Amino acid sequence: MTLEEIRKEIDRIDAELLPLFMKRMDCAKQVAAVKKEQGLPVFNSSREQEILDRIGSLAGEYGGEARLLYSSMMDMSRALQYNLLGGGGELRETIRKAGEAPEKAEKIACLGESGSFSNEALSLLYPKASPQFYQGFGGIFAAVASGDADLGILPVENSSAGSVSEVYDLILKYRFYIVNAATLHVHHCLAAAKKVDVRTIGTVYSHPQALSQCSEYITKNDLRPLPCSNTATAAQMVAQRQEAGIAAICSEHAANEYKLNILDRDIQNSSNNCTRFVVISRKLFIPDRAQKISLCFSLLHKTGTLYSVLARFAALGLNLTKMESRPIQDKNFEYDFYLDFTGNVREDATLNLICSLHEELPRFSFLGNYTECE
Ligand SMILES: C=C(O[C@@H]1C=C(C(=O)O)C=C[C@H]1O)C(=O)O
Repeated sequence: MTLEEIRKEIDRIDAELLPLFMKRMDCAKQVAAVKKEQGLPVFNSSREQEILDRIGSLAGEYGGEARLLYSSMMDMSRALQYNLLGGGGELRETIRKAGEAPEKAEKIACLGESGSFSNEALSLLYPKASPQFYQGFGGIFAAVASGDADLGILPVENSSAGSVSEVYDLILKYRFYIVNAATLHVHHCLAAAKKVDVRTIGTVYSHPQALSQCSEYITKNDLRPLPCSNTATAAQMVAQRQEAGIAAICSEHAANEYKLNILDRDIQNSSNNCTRFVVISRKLFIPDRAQKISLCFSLLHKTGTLYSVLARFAALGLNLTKMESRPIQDKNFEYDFYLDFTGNVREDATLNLICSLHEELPRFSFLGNYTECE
């Protein structure tokens, strides 16, 4: 057969497949009506498994491809049913009832001391709020949990040093809502108590993330990096100790705050050094113009499960902007996935997708839908 003849054959086959696909979707609609009447859930995992196993063995050498094709068709069949039935009732209600923003967020938990990068990000998002400082990420989550703070601000990711794993672990543990986010350009400087030559400095103190973001400068100048709970605390300590040979890596703002001398500026590895911060809350708030969705879930150990979840977002044109997998405590090599997508849950199709995932996936949490200040 010539290429043209084979392609004609493919067109004929597609024309035969399409009405069958449409008939299958019509059946899914009828199933939805029965489920509504009988109060049954949309997702029936054992029925889907039975279909996939049967198709997989009938398809012979194309077993894998056929399973994938049928798995996608069943995703679409379920999506259609969720659109007709609603589903995810409780979550739907929580999202529907969410306010736009906290009326007053006076108490905001923040890492470090005055002058920390978290403090800068907080001032950008809530210029009127006064921060409550904590020395560790755990303290910020605990303050939000106990109600000592209304909100908490946390660095989640840096453009050169990568994700702050400890924060992702805490996000997955506490599962508070994410209600706001901002990206801050981070410029580090080397600051000491006296105006000395950089060559006289032997030890630098800073947060491990900042030390990692300035690793090239540290190596080039043969400095000994020592970790501190945050950059502003490092600046404060260097100011208090007034010792020769020590310096802090911190923001210019923190150096000024603690009256340190700036020995060098912009010492980070990358000139485009950005850190992304998120704001956590016990209560869900969704601004009208929200454009980022965060969620987390785990997956059954089966072929194509992550692919199938991601494909459903792609089908709605929602772009994946971040994915993180973290080990689940006490379970060997099982993972929670954390995902950020573009989108707004007040759009019906997006809400239906979130609600369907809520019903289908183990350990699923909708974490929020918020704006991102860049
Ligand atoms: C159509 C049904 O609903 C869902 C979709 C399925 C399918 O498309 O074949 C199978 C099981 C359910 O998860 C059903 O329950 O039969």
